[in-house]
Amino acid sequence: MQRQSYRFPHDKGSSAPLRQDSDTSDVQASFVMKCGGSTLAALPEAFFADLAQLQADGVRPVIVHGGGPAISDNLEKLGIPTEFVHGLRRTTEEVLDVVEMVLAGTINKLIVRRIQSAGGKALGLSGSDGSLIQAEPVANAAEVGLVGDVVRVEADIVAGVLSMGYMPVIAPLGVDAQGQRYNINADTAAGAVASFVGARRMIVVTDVPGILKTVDGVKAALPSVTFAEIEDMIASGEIYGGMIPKVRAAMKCLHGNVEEVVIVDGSEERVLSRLLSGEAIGTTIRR
Ligand SMILES: Nc1ncnc2c1ncn2[C@@H]1O[C@H](COP(=O)(O)OP(=O)(O)O)[C@@H](O)[C@H]1O
Ligand SMILES: CC(=O)N[C@@H](CCC(=O)OP(=O)(O)O)C(=O)O
Repeated sequence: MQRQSYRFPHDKGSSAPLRQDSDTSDVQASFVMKCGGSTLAALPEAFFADLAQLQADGVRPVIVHGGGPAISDNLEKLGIPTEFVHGLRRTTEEVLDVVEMVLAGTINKLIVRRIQSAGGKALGLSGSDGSLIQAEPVANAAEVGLVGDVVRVEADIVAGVLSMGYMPVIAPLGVDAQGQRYNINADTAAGAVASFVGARRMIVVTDVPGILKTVDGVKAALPSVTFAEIEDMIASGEIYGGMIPKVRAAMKCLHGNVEEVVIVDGSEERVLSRLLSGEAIGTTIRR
């Protein structure tokens, strides 16, 4: 069971306001989209054209991205050993140097440029900027090192960027009050951003067309899954590896304003606009 380390601004009894009174208070993220490292290189121009068109039509997406494979490639090139413990990269200060360089640098700027090339307006941020993602060590820090859980996301910053007409593109790094930086799993970070900005929907863009299950010998994406089915599929090994942090982040963020999480394949044609126009694509998880 994951720790519930952040409180949900929209839950009853929460003392944390979504954002302070400000002239951005009416600016609401339309959805939070997590783009996985598994799929980033393969995302076609058409994906970014679709995203830019949505923005031009007044939709306000917020992007949180991964980059696990690129981090591993760079660590390997530098001869720095790397390993995952329960899906989290064991992270030292030396590893963090590379994580920060790749996520906040190479990958973040690549996504910003691709959105801009498609005619959109994007602004890259890491979780350290403006203390956007405030973190604390994960419960198993003794095993995994400088990996963070999200305590709070500065929703005002996201609203401010949206109010300027830019799409925030967020790298999943965190920082604490002492200035210590943390490596945060991108699915975890995206779920926390969705909770704190009060988006109705989180879209998880990955390299598979949803949560796959073999039924009567046929492997296909489930149109929807309940929390109980997810737990059963994790226990049986039908959900494993990189799908585990996605479903865990989904179940954790489905509180307050977040009503649904959809897992989709980014290479599917016009996947975002089709989803937004109500088409059933991928796997949907609801409360
Ligand atoms: N039941 C499942 N359905 C679909 N994919 C699954 C399932 N269980 C595990 N996976 C794995 O999860 C992977 C997606 O996670 P990951 O590679 O971490 O992607 P990303 O980089 O997008 O976060 C899939 O490519 C697949 O190998
Ligand atoms: C703590 C931890 O494991 N952090 C991840 C952050 C990147 C990530 O999550 O990227 P994907 O979405 O592409 O997997 C890592 O170091 O790989």
